[in-house]
Amino acid sequence: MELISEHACFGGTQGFYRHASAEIGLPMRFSVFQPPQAKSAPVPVLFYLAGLTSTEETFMIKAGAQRYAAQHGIMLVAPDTSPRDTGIAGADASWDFGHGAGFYLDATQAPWAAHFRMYSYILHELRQTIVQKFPAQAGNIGIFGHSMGGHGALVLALRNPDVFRSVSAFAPIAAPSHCPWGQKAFGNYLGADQAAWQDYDATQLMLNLPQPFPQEILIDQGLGDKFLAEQLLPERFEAACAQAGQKLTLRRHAAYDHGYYFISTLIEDHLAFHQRILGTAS
Ligand SMILES: N[C@@H](CCC(=O)N[C@@H](CSC=O)C(=O)NCC(=O)O)C(=O)O
Repeated sequence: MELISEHACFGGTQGFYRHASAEIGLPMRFSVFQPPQAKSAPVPVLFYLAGLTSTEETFMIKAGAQRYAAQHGIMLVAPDTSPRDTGIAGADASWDFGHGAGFYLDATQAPWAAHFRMYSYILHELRQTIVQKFPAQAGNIGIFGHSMGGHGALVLALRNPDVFRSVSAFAPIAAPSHCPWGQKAFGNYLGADQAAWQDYDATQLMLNLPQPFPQEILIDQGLGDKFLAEQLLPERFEAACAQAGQKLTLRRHAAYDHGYYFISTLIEDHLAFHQRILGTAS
């Protein structure tokens, strides 16, 4: 693991890293905020998955999360949003697919399947790296994210409730099988057979869960978000939660758009939400 840069921040340390990923088959970058409490004992960990066009830097620079993570003693981890420099033809052709748009799944279709394995990368390799190389509480991990990453957080948590104890999202792409971004990504990464999409669609997963996620789920959505009606579809996830008996708090906020001004307005709430769960013994 190579340290790219390190910065003192709210009494802790903001770091940016690169490592050779066996899962992805290429170098991957990620960022970690270590709160001051991590200097004396292992701390809970909160993964953040960013949205389309973002990198491992976006959240750490724009969300203002470190102030609250330092107060609560929570480590923040943000991976990049896809493999980079894959050499795959078309991977840079559009901003909503390919590089910067890995959708946190394991692709099954050529040519994407060789490198686009963000689901396994985060669940296994990056999590192990964090637990082994940082003062992290291995059994006390939460996850949240924004848009494509809010959806990725929901999928990772719903499929792995034994790994992720808490989950929340800002403006997630809540039902990707039913929106253009999701259909483009799933069709190319997973193939035309929509049966293969079910395990990566949070709304469908919710309907198929043997039992609800053990904790309440928090989602915040701006009503001035230009992507809301066509791409995000939170009402579908809300209906699925109601049908499945899943406790969900979905808050709709007048005027807020899809960007980081919205996220930075509500980031304090999300850190407090995760602290309430991660602050109790598992
Ligand atoms: N280029 C696009 C806008 C792309 C965009 O809004 N990306 C969002 C995530 S969208 C869903 O995953 C984002 O978080 N961008 C990073 C940022 O710093 O804001 C367009 O032309 O509309």
